[in-house]
Amino acid sequence: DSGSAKTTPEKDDLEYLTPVSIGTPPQVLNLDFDSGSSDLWVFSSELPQSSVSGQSLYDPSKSSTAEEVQGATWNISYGDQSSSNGIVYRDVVNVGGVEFKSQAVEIATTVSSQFTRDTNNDGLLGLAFSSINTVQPQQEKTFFDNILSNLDAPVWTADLKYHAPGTYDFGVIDKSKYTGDITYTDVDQSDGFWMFDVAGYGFGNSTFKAAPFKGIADTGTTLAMIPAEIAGAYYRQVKGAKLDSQQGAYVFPCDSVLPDFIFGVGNARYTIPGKFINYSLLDESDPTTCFGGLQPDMGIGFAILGDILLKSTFVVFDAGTESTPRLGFAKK
Ligand SMILES: O=C(CCCl)NNC1=[NH+]CCN1
Repeated sequence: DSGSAKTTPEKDDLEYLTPVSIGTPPQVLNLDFDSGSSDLWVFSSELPQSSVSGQSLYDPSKSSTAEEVQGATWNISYGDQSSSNGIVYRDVVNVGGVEFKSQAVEIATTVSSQFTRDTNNDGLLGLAFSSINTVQPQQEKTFFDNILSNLDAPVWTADLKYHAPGTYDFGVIDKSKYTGDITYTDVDQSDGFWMFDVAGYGFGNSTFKAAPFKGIADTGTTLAMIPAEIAGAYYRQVKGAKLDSQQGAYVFPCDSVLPDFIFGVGNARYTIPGKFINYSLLDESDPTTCFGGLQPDMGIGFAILGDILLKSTFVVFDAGTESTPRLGFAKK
């Protein structure tokens, strides 16, 4: 098997939403594919109406193939402090033509306000390692883990774009989506994430610094949260930039010309264009102050390399066969 699904950015590339078919007849929901978590959960008919504001709802009672997983519950919280919880069904799930007949579909009975306010996001599809799936008492597998043995190649790929639709592919590495070679680097899956070593960094008129740091490839996080000293050095190159203590984030004049940010993987070097780092207005009511796409990580011990970084490359999430999992990066 192999398949391909179009993924479409919300405003400011806040997140990328991908249609997923669930149940019989198919109910199509737009989900946030998240390599930083491992639960597939959806807005559902079981939610109180006060928690729903336009999202599509999965209704297991309308699916002839839905089966409740008796006694199973789930409860998740994310790096941005959003959260959700509920109960568990199994049903047919189809992503870009790749189908698994008994995927754990975690239906929400509670969602935090960030999810209620996010009107086009109908739930998340976790693509981190199944070791951090939150279903109890019996942990469930991710969609990728479930389809892995049927895929032509043990991979999924992310081709996210700046302010434009991209694709998530399963089971195939599409050569038309990148240029040059793919540089692979080993993944440490012990925390359940796609964690790897960033070889170093550079920006503006400074030379590349071979100062490695650990990070996770996280399609579910909007920005790139990097070591605080690197973020500080980057924004010292931006006239008028300051650390907004209230936000704990760097802001700058919207007409700033931001330097490109270079990151290293092995011997390869990739460029995040400065344009991507001029992420958005801080506040719709103030057109002069803008918010940075590079921000300091919260000292959690690793960087969170989210969409700001990922969208500048073509990324291969490779489960490996005998070998350990690995990440591949290519220019595009
Ligand atoms: O939770 C994280 C960070 C893990 Cl360290 N990423 N995934 C995600 N999904 C929704 C918001 N963020």
